[in-house]
Amino acid sequence: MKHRSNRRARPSQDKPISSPIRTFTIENTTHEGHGVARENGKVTFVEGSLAGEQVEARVIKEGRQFNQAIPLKRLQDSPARVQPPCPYFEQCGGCQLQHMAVAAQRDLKVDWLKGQFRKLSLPDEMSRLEGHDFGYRRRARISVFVKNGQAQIGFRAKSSNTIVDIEQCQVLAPALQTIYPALREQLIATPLVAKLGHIELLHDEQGVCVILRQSRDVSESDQQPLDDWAKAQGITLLWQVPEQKKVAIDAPRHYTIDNLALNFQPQDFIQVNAEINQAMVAQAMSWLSLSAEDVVLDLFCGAGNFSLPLAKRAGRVLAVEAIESMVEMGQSNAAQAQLDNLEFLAADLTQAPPNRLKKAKITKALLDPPRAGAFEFLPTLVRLKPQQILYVSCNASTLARDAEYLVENGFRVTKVCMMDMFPHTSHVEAMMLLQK
Ligand SMILES: C[S@@+](CC[C@H](N)C(=O)[O-])C[C@H]1O[C@@H](n2cnc3c(N)ncnc32)[C@H](O)[C@@H]1O
Ligand code: SF4
Repeated sequence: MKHRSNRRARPSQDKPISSPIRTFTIENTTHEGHGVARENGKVTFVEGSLAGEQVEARVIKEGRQFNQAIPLKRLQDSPARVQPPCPYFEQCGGCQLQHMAVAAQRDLKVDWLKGQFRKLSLPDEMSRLEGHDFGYRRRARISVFVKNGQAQIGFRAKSSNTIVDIEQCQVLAPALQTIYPALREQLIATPLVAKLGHIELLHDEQGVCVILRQSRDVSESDQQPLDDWAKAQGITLLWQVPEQKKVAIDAPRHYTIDNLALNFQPQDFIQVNAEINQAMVAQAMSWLSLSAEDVVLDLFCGAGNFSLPLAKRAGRVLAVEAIESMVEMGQSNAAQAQLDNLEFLAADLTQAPPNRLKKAKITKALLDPPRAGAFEFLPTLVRLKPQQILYVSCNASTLARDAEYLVENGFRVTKVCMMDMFPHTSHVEAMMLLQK
């Protein structure tokens, strides 16, 4: 899974040591699900421990600023502790928080976001978007590794680059949970598994699509049995050859958003959690309270996930995206929805903006940048003088930085929402509304 950050806080200048067992009282939980204990002002991170717990642990690394310890015995459990539902949780790097009740995970995410936004003046309430905590992933990337003829198919391990062999994954969408074990069995039974780098799984309104990423060429005759199997299962199987950057299919995939069909190529960005995506787009539309008077800029627009719903409500929408093929897909999505007030523009928003963008007359803006945020574009955005900016973020630290800049330039934060797009993981998404 792509978005994972390091799971464990790592002291700088780590010094591996062997220390005696000590008792720690855990004061806080990091958003990655580790305990924070303090002794004489120095922090020790205790792996997998939760606030309120008492644990016997051994310090395994000492750093100048903090230590790292592994728990050996829990003397007292946190009320938030639960038995992790997935049997792979201890090893698999895909999830970090399954040892916490999901309600406690969400409280932790809200508190963590508040910490990230501590330099901003926030409204009293931080709202939340929450959905099903399992079966939510409509897309996943699964690694394949073959050693001494033994195939390992699964996700990267928590503390190393090795692959944890996984027979089932409960965060996958139900249709993917059905197909994955059967696919895995087929792959393990064939020598071509040694020529695969990874598998991509996708579930949308056309059903299941599987992309097999080849690390070496596979002959068509070797592909045939798997093609036949996929056909019998009613799934789309695509082969991505080693030199191919992305597969492209004639009839694109699609999902529905705001009662509109959104087409996309199978490896283009789509929001992973379909349920939260629906709620997120609906909330964005409601927060922006659009009318026919509005001219909206939709930055980092992809194939139009927000742009089409915006164009249904606003007078005009200008949607901007770096990847040309996604811009073309956005245009064709707008044409299919008969939205002639929606224009797509190809531009790299980290570079000097084109005149069309610099001179746009807008009333509102929506941004949904990648993890790096949108800092380079902010001076232009401020000059365009939108009354409202709605920022959707997958990285709270770049959102905090960008919002601080906007606040310094005349905006104030009026709404904030924690969106639990990836339950059981440390990943937190946020939506923020800024008002001129
Ligand atoms: C988080 S996705 C959001 C896409 C879309 N808003 C959605 O909800 O599906 C970020 C989008 O920004 C695009 N992008 C990344 N870097 C960019 C840049 N420098 N300039 C413009 N677009 C960029 C990506 O291709 C991707 O489509
Ligand atoms: S639910 Fe899936 S991603 Fe999460 S720990 Fe289990 S196997 Fe890994």
